[in-house]
Formats: sequence, C-alpha cells, structure tokens
Amino acid sequence: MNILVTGGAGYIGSHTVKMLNKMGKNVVAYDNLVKGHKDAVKCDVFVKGDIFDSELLEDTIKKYNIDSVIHFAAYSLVGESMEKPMMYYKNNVEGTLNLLEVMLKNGVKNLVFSSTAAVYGEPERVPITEDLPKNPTNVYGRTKLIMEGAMEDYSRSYGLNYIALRYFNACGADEEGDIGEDHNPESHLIPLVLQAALGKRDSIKIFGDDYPTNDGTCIRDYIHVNDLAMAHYLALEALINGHKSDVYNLGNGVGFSVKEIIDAAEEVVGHPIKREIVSRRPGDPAILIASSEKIKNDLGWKTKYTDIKEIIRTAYIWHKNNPNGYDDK
Ligand SMILES: NC(=O)c1ccc[n+]([C@@H]2O[C@H](COP(=O)([O-])OP(=O)(O)OC[C@H]3O[C@@H](n4cnc5c(N)ncnc54)[C@H](O)[C@@H]3O)[C@@H](O)[C@H]2O)c1
Ligand SMILES: O=c1ccn([C@@H]2O[C@H](COP(=O)(O)OP(=O)(O)O[C@H]3O[C@H](CO)[C@H](O)[C@H](O)[C@H]3O)[C@@H](O)[C@H]2O)c(=O)[nH]1
Repeated sequence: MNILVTGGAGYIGSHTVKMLNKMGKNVVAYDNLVKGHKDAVKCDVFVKGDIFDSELLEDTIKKYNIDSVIHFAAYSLVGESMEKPMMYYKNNVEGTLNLLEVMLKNGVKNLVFSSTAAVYGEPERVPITEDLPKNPTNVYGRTKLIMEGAMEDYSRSYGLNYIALRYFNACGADEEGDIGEDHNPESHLIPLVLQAALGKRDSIKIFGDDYPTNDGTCIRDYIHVNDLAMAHYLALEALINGHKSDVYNLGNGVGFSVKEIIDAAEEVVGHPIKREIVSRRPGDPAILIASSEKIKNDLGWKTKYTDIKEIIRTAYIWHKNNPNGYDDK
C-alpha cells in the first residue's frame, strides 16, 4: 500500500496518518495547511499542496507510486457552510471532483472518503442505519452527499473503488499525547468543554435544553478518533482485496446528551465546569445515534474506546499539555 492522505495534517487525518505509519505503511500526507498543522504530521513524507493543484497531485502520485487515497481534505463547519455555501461547494465538491479526475487519469482507483452523519439530517429513527433517507439539513452535509452520488457514478463508469465512511461525532486524541484536536475556530463540544475546564474560556454554553430528550439537551454518538483511523485502514485493505464500493456508518451506537458529556468531563478533570444554557443552534437534530453493525459485520471493525470518560480523558491529556494547540499560531 502506498497511500496518499489528503487533509493529512488535520484532526482525523493526522491520527490516521500516524496509525498507518506505525503499521509500517507508506504514507504521504498532503494538505494545504489552511486548517491543518504541519506539526501534526507524524510520517516521513509531507507535501504541502492543494487538492485543486492537479499538477502537484499528479507529480506526488507518480513520485510515490500511490495506489490508494484516503480523502479527508474538506471544510466541515456546519454554520459556516450555511453562510458561505459557495466556499463549501467549491472545496468539498469541485475539489474532490478534481482529485478524482487526477486519480483516475493516473490509474489510482482505491478511495476511502470522509462522509458524515450530517447526510441524514433529522433521522426518522435511531439507531441510524445506512439505508435511512438522506435529507441533509445543511450545506455541509449536502456537499458530502453529492460526492457520495458522484463516487457511485464514477464507480460504475470508470471503475473507481470507494468506501464512504459516515462518521458521527469524532473526538478524543492519540494516547501518546503528541497529536490532538486543534480546530480554529473550535466548534466541537468536547474540546470546548475542556477549554472551559482549563480556564481558557469562561463557561461552556449549552445550545438549548428544550429538545425532546431526557434532560432536554441534544444527544450525539461520540466515537474516538483512533477507532475512526482504524476503520480507514480496514476499508482500504478491503478495497485492495476486491471489496465492492460501499458506504458505512461509524459510531459507538450509544448516545450522550450535552449535559451528560459535561458531567463526564467534570469527573475526568475532577472539578465543576461552569455551564450556561443559551438558545438552540440552528440546524441541530435532537438525537443522532449510529448503527455501525454493517461495518462490524462486513469489515470486522471493532471499537477500542467505548467508555465516554476514557475518551474524554485522552482529549484532556492533549488539551492540558497543549492549551494553545499546536505551536504554529
Ligand atoms: N470532526 C468530525 O467530527 C467529523 C465528522 C464527520 C465527518 N468529518 C469529515 O472528516 C474530514 C476531516 O475532518 P477533521 O475534523 O479532521 O477536519 P480538519 O479541518 O481538522 O482537517 C481537514 C484538513 O483538510 C485540509 N484541507 C482543506 N481543504 C483543502 C484543500 N483544498 N487542499 C488540501 N488540503 C485541504 C485542511 O488544511 C485540514 O488540515 C472532513 O472531510 C470532515 O468533513 C469530520
Ligand atoms: O459549545 C457548544 C458546542 C456544541 N454543543 C452541542 O453539542 C452537540 C455536539 O456538537 P458538535 O458541534 O461537537 O458536533 P455536531 O454534532 O454538531 O457535528 C458533528 O457531527 C456532524 C454530523 O451530525 C458533522 O459531521 C460535523 O462535522 C461534526 O462536527 C450538539 O448538540 C451541539 O448543539 C453545545 O451545546 N455547545
């Protein structure tokens, strides 16, 4: 396997790069560093480049004899996608189409693609299985769904072999503490809760406590970033061994409310975390819980991290030791 990882300097990409590198695979991390961090790249080869740069992509594929691609590079802020749809269609759709064109032109047919639970929108039931209707409630989710459709068409017409992985809420950090989550701006719940715990912000704002859930706050399915990373490896291995193109959910199958996450974080850090109820964030579905039975049955994926406190603890180690994230700001 000679694997090109686009978005390899980002949060999930860097964890996948590190894991593949540790497994002895040949990995080339490719990232324009618009959001990612060079220090997050724990493999020998890093190429600073854009997925729109066809020439550099082609040179990289040839130089490193690339046979497979894991494609993380995208924009992924739901709120921003509603304000700036053009930016999202351009990067997530046009950018990915460009990458696919260069791949196919150079005979690279294996692709693992980052999709998202956001393709489902407000689900008609939980746990969510892959066959449920796809009705994204935001532009971000729609761009990912459009790409799932394009990959299906490319698979039929050009022999692209792809697996799209629909992640639920990625969280946690590598246990060695050298890489973690550093988004700017940060919008995800767990890093924000931990920043509040570490005094980096005054409080954690709870976006609405009037949802139809037990405690009124939204329920999500939190999945450790290294469990996600492992799924990418299994997906790629399956494709190389002739597995058909497919789509899989990735979650723990258990839901935690926002309040339950803050309670769990308080136990991890050992002191209370100031919380504040504010109004709902537009576009937030009340409950998202994954069924990941399909990938467990098909590819033998297993989660290593099932205890939410353990997951938060791995994130806490990173945030405590790197209160300002990576040193590149
Ligand atoms: N974090 C989550 O909870 C979550 C959930 C579902 C899906 N996803 C998807 O997973 C992928 C990775 O998410 P993440 O949280 O690691 O995001 P991230 O922003 O940390 O990583 C994305 C990386 O892609 C790079 N990038 C963006 N546009 C690029 C371009 N045109 N050319 C080259 N590099 C480019 C960025 O610099 C960044 O390093 C994304 O596709 C995202 O949509 C994330
Ligand atoms: O300061 C905050 C931040 C978040 N939340 C709440 O915490 C939950 C989790 O929010 P995140 O922003 O951490 O994650 P999302 O569920 O909104 O989004 C994640 O899952 C989506 C799929 O549903 C997309 O894939 C997206 O990229 C990914 O970040 C939500 O109910 C949100 O309302 C708060 O109450 N306060």
